[in-house]
Amino acid sequence: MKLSELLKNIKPIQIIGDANIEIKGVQIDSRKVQNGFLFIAERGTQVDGHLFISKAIASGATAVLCIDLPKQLPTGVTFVQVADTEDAVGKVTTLFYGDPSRHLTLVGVTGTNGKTTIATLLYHLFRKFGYKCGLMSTVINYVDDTPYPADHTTPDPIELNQLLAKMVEAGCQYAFMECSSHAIHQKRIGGLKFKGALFTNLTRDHLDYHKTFENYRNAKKAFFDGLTKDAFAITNADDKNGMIMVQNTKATIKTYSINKMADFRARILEFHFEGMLLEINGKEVAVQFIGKFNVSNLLAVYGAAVMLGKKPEDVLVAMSTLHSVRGRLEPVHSPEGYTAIVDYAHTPDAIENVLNAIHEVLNGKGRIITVCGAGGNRDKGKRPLMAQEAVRQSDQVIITTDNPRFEEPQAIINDMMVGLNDQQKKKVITIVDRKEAIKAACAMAKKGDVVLVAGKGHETYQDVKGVKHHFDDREVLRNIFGIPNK
Ligand SMILES: CC(=O)N[C@H]1[C@@H](OP(=O)(O)OP(=O)(O)OC[C@H]2O[C@@H](n3ccc(=O)[nH]c3=O)[C@H](O)[C@@H]2O)O[C@H](CO)[C@@H](O)[C@@H]1O[C@H](C)C(=O)N[C@@H](C)C(=O)N[C@H](CCC(=O)O)C(=O)O
Ligand SMILES: Nc1ncnc2c1ncn2[C@@H]1O[C@H](COP(=O)(O)OP(=O)(O)OP(=O)(O)O)[C@@H](O)[C@H]1O
Ligand SMILES: N[C@H](CCC[C@H](N)C(=O)O)C(=O)O
Ligand SMILES: [Mg+2]
Repeated sequence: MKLSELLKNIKPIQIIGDANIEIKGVQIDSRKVQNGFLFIAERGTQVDGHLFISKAIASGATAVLCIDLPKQLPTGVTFVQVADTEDAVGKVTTLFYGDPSRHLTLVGVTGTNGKTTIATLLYHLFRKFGYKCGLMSTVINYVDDTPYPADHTTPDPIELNQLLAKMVEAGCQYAFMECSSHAIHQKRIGGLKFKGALFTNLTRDHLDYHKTFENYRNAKKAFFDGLTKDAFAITNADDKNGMIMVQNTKATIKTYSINKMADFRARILEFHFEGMLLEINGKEVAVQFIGKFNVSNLLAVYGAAVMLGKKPEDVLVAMSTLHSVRGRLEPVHSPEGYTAIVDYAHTPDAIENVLNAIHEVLNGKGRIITVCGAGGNRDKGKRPLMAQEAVRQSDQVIITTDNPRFEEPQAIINDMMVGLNDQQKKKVITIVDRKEAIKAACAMAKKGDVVLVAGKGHETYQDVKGVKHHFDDREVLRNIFGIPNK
């Protein structure tokens, strides 16, 4: 594709060299540049991509898009100077990949918790309706039924557009994706056309990156600000930031709620460990999920499906056949008659919600033993709050390790313990080794109890100093219970 065509949605300050050259690939990472590529220099959080311009050229880049021009401009390379490469990267990359989001119906989900659940359920729902679909999620990406591993909640702009292009090529009509606050802030989703955007909720997370809650909220809001008039925005009226999200959007606004008047409303009629009986917009439906927060997630799914033109009755029938997403309130039953639940709760709010969900079902019968830790090199402020939440709603807590990354596991545990007074500490023991912690929790559990193993969900690793060692909470539990691994 010609360089000039790739630039049609941006306004360069200047172009030095031939804009009619043929571009064979686009890269933001000099290490992946090949002959005939356009290299885009991004100012990252760790290093400045401008430092790698000469490397990219040595690897064959014939065009460079950057903010600052190098002092010496090598001949035979076209330089495109822009005010902001982050703003340009998505807009340029998506054109290189054939503008895939305009050839399918793309729906994005943002918010602190619930993104993976909602995006995954929409993918399964629309497959049940007989469509080919794509999914981009924290757990896994799918192009129709072909899985592609996911490193991020939202891939970088290159991988993201590559995946979307593959979806178009495979004949997918719908794509559902998670939009993390990092991705929105870094404009990884720049240039994409969304038919719909969903908001789940906003509670504290990632303040290491965004610094203030307001910045974090504004990053999420930017997603809705960028929607076009023909799109829909579905927001959670039960969340105090729900209406703020859609304050400045041009899209058609719809709301969902368990408590208030809204376009999509639910009442909980019954709940058991196997599922709940709900009333959604006046119609009864039995679902295979537990937890009030999953009612919100299902309402978002229902609302999106209806806004995408599906008949409400058909959506409810299909919804009743959906089941829990990997590592999200996933039960593993012990032969002794207690239940272990693996859940990805890794924020104070998610821990609160998941424990609420378990209490709703236990209804005062049976104790809760919680195993949890906090990730290294992530928001430190959430650590004491996570411990407090776990202690408040559990009978016993075992604080352990969860991806220490480049921090000392014991230091992270200490940060969590700071949140507790002497009385609360009586309920807590700390065991650095996560497998031992899970074993200890199981040894304490009796028939009717619940062991909640929180924080890692679907993850199959323990990230220690940049090395991912195999570790799977579900596998550890099945081994303890002597039941075969799936
Ligand atoms: C903090 C953060 O979000 N960083 C992301 C960001 O990288 P960065 O801007 O820090 O990159 P950098 O390392 O400073 O490098 C700057 C530029 O120089 C380039 N470079 C670098 C080295 C070199 O030799 N040559 C070269 O060209 C890099 O490719 C990059 O373009 O942009 C990259 C490309 O999109 C991401 O891969 C990277 O994710 C890192 C690995 C990460 O851990 N991100 C996490 C925090 C994240 O994004 N998480 C959210 C989910 C969170 C949630 O919702 O729970 C996600 O979407 O997954
Ligand atoms: N609507 C919700 N409200 C509050 N908590 C939720 C909700 N949905 C799920 N959770 C809790 O949050 C955890 C993470 O859920 P999920 O993976 O769907 O969220 P996510 O937004 O994709 O998270 P991430 O930012 O890590 O990608 C779940 O394991 C559950 O404990
Ligand atoms: N997407 C989140 C996941 C956290 C999961 C938890 N297991 C941890 O490692 O902190 C993050 O990268 O912050
Ligand atoms: Mg996710």
